[in-house]
Amino acid sequence: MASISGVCSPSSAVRIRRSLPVSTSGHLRRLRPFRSVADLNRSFSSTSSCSSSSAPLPVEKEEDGSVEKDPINLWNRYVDWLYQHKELGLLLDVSRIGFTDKFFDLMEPRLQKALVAMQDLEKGAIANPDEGRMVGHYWLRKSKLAPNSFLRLQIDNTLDAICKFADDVISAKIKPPSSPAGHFTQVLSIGIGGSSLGPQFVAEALAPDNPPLKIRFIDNTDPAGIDHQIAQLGPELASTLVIVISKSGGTPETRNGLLEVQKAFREAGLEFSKQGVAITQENSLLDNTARIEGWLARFPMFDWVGGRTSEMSAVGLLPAALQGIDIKEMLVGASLMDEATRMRVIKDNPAALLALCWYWASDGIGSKDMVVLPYKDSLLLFSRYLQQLVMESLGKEFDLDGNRVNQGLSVYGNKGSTDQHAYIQQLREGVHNFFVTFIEVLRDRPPGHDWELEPGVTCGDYLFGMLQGTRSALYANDRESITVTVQGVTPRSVGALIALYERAVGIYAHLVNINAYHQPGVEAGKKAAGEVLALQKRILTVLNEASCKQPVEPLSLEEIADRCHIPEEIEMIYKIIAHMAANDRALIVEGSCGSPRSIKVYLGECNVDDLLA
Ligand SMILES: O=P(O)(O)OC[C@H]1O[C@](O)(CO)[C@@H](O)[C@@H]1O
Repeated sequence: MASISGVCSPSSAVRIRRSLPVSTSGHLRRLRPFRSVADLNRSFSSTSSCSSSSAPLPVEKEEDGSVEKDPINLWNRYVDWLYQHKELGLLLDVSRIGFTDKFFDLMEPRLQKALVAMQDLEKGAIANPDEGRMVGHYWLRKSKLAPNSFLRLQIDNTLDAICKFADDVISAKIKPPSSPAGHFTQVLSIGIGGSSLGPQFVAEALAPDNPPLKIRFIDNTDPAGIDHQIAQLGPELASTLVIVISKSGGTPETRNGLLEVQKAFREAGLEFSKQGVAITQENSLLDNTARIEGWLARFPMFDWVGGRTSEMSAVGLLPAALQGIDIKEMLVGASLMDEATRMRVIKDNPAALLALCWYWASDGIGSKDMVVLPYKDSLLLFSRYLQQLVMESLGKEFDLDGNRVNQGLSVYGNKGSTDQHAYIQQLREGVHNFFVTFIEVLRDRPPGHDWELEPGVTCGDYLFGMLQGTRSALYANDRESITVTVQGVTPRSVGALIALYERAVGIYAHLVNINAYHQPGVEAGKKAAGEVLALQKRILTVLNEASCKQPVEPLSLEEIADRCHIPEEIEMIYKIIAHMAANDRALIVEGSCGSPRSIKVYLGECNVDDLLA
């Protein structure tokens, strides 16, 4: 196999372009845009003098076959680039990402600028210009970094209050009023997005087999899903601590979950306020509701912490503490990683290395997806957690200068080796639109429990073999990968992983010049959903009028649209009617949903009060 010596290795100062522009099928291979070094430097210096260097650097590489293959060169590259955090026991291997020395040299000044910007952010600069907010999740794990004493006090007091409350609940000093158990046995967490994904990931990763309180999640406005959670609790609803988490305090899905759970409490004859806890911003709708109704406790969510970076705030720490997870260790892990990711020497900064790799692998424009494959069941939800952290942060239409850039980096994955029996086939041989991040956990199971299921081989050896085999097999087919290795899945390593990716996202956002801390695109969907519900109310009024007539007047979709004065909304009207009919809230007397023009509909029950109102 041809050895390509363009990748960064001690022996590879000069890039040799592979002379295989013609594929075996005889078609010309597409080469990625290549410019001379002078061109690249010109392009860089023309942008680097601006406060925000936005133009993506052209990434010089060939479509296929550009990665180092010689085993000794690869080993040198591995050793040369291996990052180690001794105290955390964390390794980062970027050797299977094929960035070149030249690329590194071009990126370094940009990375340095990004690190300065991250430093400013940590000092309290307005890093979210649209919303005029500071971005302070780094202060949560080291309050003395916060820019003023008021914030420091807020952070420390909240942490103390979380620890005390969790201790009191676990020791039954705080108990449910009418449970035969005499203490809380379950947590039901209601929240969505950043107000749920972190707690779910951490619960799956770290909760002990027999936690003091078990946790369940309602993270959607799916009535059947909510019913399922409540049904699973059964009589234990009486000993369930309900934590409602919403930074804004007004997210509809979370509000609906709360209303559904409150209804279940009423029906079970239980007093919700004695078992309800709110985590939200001061004076939000949720905060005011909890205060007025006298809920058991309220914990603050800070304006300067974004939802997707809130795992180390009350959002993540309270549920974790209630499950007996050592939250101080999580904070230590994150804080140690924060220190490491402030390093100015790029090779010594794992977050900068990740950002560099992402940029190389996805051409700085998200041209390839990031497949996250932890080889450990307990890390199953890491990719789901990262999906929001990365995609809500980086997936932006405009850059900070207002240019349309449609940036992003897609993330998916579950776990190995399970995924080897699902989609790895395509990764190895199919469309080449991804790079992989393997998460390797060295400790297979707690000491003293291992055994050999065949001579010399344990179950964990298989998992290890599967990871190494997949990494090699993918690389042999020019599929690049990063490997993050931790000793075990512990509160410290999980805290460190979260902090590592938070910082990598921040640095990468600077490299591509976007605001990582807002989410304007989500607002559009929320607004449109509100409009659908408003339309449904109008339809109901029209249908109600017709249904109260004697005799009842069934209406066609066109008639409804006319009476609502919105003929252009006929398709949405049809969908609303079909949904209502499927739920027995509208009766279709003629035609069927499969042939929309034939439908005549009315309401089974007319509400005269509505008409008089
Ligand atoms: O915590 P909140 O305000 O309920 O928001 C939940 C989620 O909704 C979003 O605002 C938009 O999806 C996320 O950024 C956030 O994590």
